[in-house]
Order: sequence, then C-alpha cells, then structure tokens
Amino acid sequence: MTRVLVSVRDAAEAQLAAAAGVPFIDLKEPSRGALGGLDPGLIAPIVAQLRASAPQAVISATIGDWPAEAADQVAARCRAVAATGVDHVKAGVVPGPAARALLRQLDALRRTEGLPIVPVLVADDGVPWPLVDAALADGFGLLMLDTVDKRGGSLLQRCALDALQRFVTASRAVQARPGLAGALRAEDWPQLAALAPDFVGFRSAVCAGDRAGTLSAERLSTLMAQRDQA
Ligand SMILES: O=C[C@H](O)COP(=O)(O)O
Repeated sequence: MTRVLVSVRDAAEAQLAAAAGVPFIDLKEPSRGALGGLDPGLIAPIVAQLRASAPQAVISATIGDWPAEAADQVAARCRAVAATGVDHVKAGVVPGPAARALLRQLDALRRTEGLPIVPVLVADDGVPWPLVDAALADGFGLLMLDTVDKRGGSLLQRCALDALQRFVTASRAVQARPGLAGALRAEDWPQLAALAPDFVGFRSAVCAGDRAGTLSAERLSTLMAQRDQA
C-alpha cells in the first residue's frame, strides 16, 4: 500500500503525526522553504522521541534549500542530518546546469559514506526526465518528485498523470521506490493511490492555514481516512 509521508517541524507535531498512524514522518521547517531544514541539533531529539514512542515509523529529514552549486554546504549538511539517526536524508535537486553534478555528488556521498540520501527532484515545470533517468541509473533506492512553488498548483497540475505514471513505473522497474509530493490534497488520494507510488508526501493539506502554519489533527485524520477508503 502507498505510504503517507507527513512533514513536521517539531516534537509536538511529530507526536501528532505518529498518533494519527502516519507511517513516514519527515522533519523539516516549512517556513524556511519547500525543503526548509531543521537544525540537526533539533532533529536528533525528535528522532530519539519517535524511536521510543513510534518505533515502526520511518523518519526522514531535509537538508534545507541549497543552490545546486553549493556542493560543500550540501555535503556537510547531508552528513550532519544523517548523523542524527534518521532513516533518510532528503536533498533537493532543482533542474538546471549544475543539477547533474549535484546528483553525482549525492550519489558519491551515498556510495562512499553510506549516507541514506533521497534525491528530491523538483518538478514545478513537469517531470525532470534527465534527472529521473540519472537518479535511477545511479541506483538510488528511494527518490521523489516534489514542487518548490506551492502556490502555483499541485504536482497533479504541474505534471501530466501519464508522466507521473511513467515515473512510478520506471522507478519500480529498477527496484527503486518512488515518492510524490507537491501541494497535494487529501481528496487527491484516490488518484494518487491509482498511481501506486511507494509514498505520497503532504504538508500544506494537513495544516491549519498555509504549510508554515501548525499541523491540524483534524486534517490529518481526514487524510488518513481518505487513504483508508482508497
Ligand atoms: O515532503 C513533502 C512535503 O513536505 C510536502 O509539502 P506540501 O504538501 O506542502 O507540498
């Protein structure tokens, strides 16, 4: 079954997500951007708390929004976030001239240092096929599409359904696990479930107000109910 990922910013939100039965909990600071990073010093205690209270939950954290050229900062942040004990370290890759080099660097960190990196391929302008093909060829086990501009429509409006299906199929064909996110709504769940990605990520849909607001227990339960009905 497709897993639900919910992004949370602190221990209280993490507990709320765990209590709602969210299987994949993602730590980030939404007010700092699409992949806004929490300080590693704040991530570690949340991880410890979740390991105790929700040992079955898979935990990821983002490294923050960096330009593709910021190779040293990206590497340092990937190491620091991995050291907090999360299962996955999410690193954004925005299509552009330096994107392929950044992906190569993330792959090298994964291979040589064993960092559990998940490339988040930015799909505001459609599925970035050269990056998808490269990430799959590199052998990333988990990868996802997400959007940066949350106000300009959801991933389902930015990417054709058949392109998203091709992304899922191509990933599965090489035993990679694909994820989808990008201002998705609870009511999108049937459409998303039909695509059958490994996981679907949410923040905007489960907040009171915009995604930088607070996590809403009511919205979370609506999302989980939609998932159960699909
Ligand atoms: O990783 C998933 C994202 O945090 C989803 O956020 P969003 O629903 O606001 O696009």
